[in-house]
Amino acid sequence: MHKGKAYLHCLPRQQAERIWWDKLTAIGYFSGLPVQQVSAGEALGRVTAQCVYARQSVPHYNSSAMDGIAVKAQDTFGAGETAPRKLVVLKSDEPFADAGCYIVDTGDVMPAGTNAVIMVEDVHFSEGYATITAAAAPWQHVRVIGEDIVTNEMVLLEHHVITPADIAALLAAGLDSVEVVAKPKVTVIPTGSELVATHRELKPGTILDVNSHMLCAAVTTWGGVPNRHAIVCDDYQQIKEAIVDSLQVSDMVITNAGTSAGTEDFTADILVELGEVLVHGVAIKPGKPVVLAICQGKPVIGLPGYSVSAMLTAELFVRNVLFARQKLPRPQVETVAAAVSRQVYSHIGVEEYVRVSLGEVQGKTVAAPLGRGAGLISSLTKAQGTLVINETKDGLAAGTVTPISLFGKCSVGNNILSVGSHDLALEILGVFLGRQANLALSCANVGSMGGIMAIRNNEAHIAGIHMLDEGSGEFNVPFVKRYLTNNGSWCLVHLAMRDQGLMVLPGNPKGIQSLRDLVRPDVEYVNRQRGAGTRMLLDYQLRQLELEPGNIAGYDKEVSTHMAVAATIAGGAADTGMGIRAAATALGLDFIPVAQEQYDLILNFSPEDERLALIIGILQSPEFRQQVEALGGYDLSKAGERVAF
Ligand SMILES: Nc1nc2c(c(=O)[nH]1)N[C@H]1C(S)=C(S)[C@@H](COP(=O)(O)OP(=O)(O)OC[C@H]3O[C@@H](n4cnc5c(N)ncnc54)[C@H](O)[C@@H]3O)O[C@H]1N2
Ligand code: MOO
Repeated sequence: MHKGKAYLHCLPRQQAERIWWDKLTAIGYFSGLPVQQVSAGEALGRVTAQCVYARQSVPHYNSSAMDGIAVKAQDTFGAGETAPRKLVVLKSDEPFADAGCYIVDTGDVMPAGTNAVIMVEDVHFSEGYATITAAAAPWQHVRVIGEDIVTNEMVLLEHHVITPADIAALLAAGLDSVEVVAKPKVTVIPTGSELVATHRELKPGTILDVNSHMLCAAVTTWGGVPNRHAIVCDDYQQIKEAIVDSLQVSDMVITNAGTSAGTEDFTADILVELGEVLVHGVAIKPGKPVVLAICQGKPVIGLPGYSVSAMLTAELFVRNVLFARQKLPRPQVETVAAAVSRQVYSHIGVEEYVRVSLGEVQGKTVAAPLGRGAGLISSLTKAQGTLVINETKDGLAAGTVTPISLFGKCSVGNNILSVGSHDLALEILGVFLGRQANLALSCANVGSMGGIMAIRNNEAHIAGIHMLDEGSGEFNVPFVKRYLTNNGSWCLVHLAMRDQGLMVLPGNPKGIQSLRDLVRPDVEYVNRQRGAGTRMLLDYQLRQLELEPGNIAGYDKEVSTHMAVAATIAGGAADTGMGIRAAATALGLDFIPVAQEQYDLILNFSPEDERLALIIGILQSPEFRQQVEALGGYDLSKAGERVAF
């Protein structure tokens, strides 16, 4: 079958782009563009279809450029400090006579017979005379016809992006409307029998169609006019009809999902039937199964179903096509060089796009990689940029300095990077930082130990940690002493005592009472990743109770946040897992307390850094304490106290 064959041969991204671009150019997609007349006042950002010429001169009459008197310059010749000249002040309706003058304001028509203006400050008026003490040069302080723009002069070049000042020039030059390149009409067709349009229809197995909204918004951002088609189920004939209908009314058609190898993935086959498939499969991750085709002389793009894949492939294969179709210049993507905060693996032969959070830590720009799943919309919303691992590499070692393409304007200096154990209190801290100092907090959740390592390598500003030292029974301090040298650039500050316990479904259907129930054969556990404080606490408690981790079903099933544990239980994929009460409360789960633990923050700022005092001030403020304690299971009575250094 066509699809299988083409799909096995993923093209390198550059080659796919070249094929795509060359074909679109060859079919004339970027020339002889449709045009449209728009009123000048509404032409901002539009692109002129052709050169625009003035219908009238600006100004269209000779006018006074100053408040003063209009004179005939020749009458003033010879005037000076020692030879003042008296001119008769004429009424506006009187005809000009030699040695006369008229009082004029800025913008007034120059009265017949006059050819210069003397500013009022240089004139002495008395008894119907204006006395001057300097000669006026012909045409001084007069705006002559066409001084700015002359009839038939070119006002704007073709394919020029219209600015606010251009609108003034158009109107002044007598052009009430202007011919611009039409915005491309783009139909976005969401496909998939599992898709629903509203939350009401959500149930296990149905997915809310978010991508068509996202893609339409992207089309708008890129200057196109989107048209969102209704959801089409996975039916060859129905998808084909939707594409054929959309081609009638659009300059470009985007289908979403159904691009890969599943039994109901029809996009590529339909496009082979309707036109020419140029590319099916590009060696990029995410976004591999993208389909690029030409049908009826128009581009049809099959974007993969996962949101991140869809967005990335739209940026690669839709955005610049839309810009070129409007003669809009490609926006420059800004880049910064940053050190990756941890090792990132990738596959040789595949170009990988990794979303990152950025921050400036102790003078170094750091990129913290976010989750890489193709379905993780939050990795797009939380990221400030993307790093690309090219196809010749199998990854980037921690600390490698690499270019990061920024999403729009991003002030890296305003970002605070928190890398460590996740806690909902950190999100609240982020809100306070935003309100009080316009700072943004980005959290990468890698567990307590990962946080300590990030501080050690100067790759984070904040690390939340909660690690119990088995020997001393003390939290956190032994670990920072063991792994960090105290060079005065960081300190350990207390955030909260918090309840850790077992989360279970409402009503506790499995009757779980304590950690002893975890070794029951009918109980499935979900664990936190190695190095997470919660996992250490569990292991400590298990040893106290002489319980074997190997006897716990699901001990090896790992997720990386409290909320992910809660979500796993709420979704029925596990019966219980350890985490904080706030996560259980957030998802309506029951909570069986097991222990209280100390959650502290390592703050990696030099002592004079204002952000250090700001954060400690927030932690100590009653507003912050109240808001966190309201989550349930927190005691913040000592928040903001220094624990060590
Ligand atoms: N056996 C293989 N399976 C998959 C492969 C492969 O090579 N072999 N490729 C994977 C890759 S990579 C991607 S990317 C996806 C792309 O899949 P499709 O384009 O066929 O899309 P679906 O499978 O229909 O959907 C994927 C996923 O996205 C959700 N989705 C779809 N549309 C929307 C929407 N409008 N809004 C929100 N979410 C949407 C859909 O429900 C699925 O969960 O295939 C892999 N599989
Ligand atoms: O290439 Mo797919 O887009 O990673 O999931």
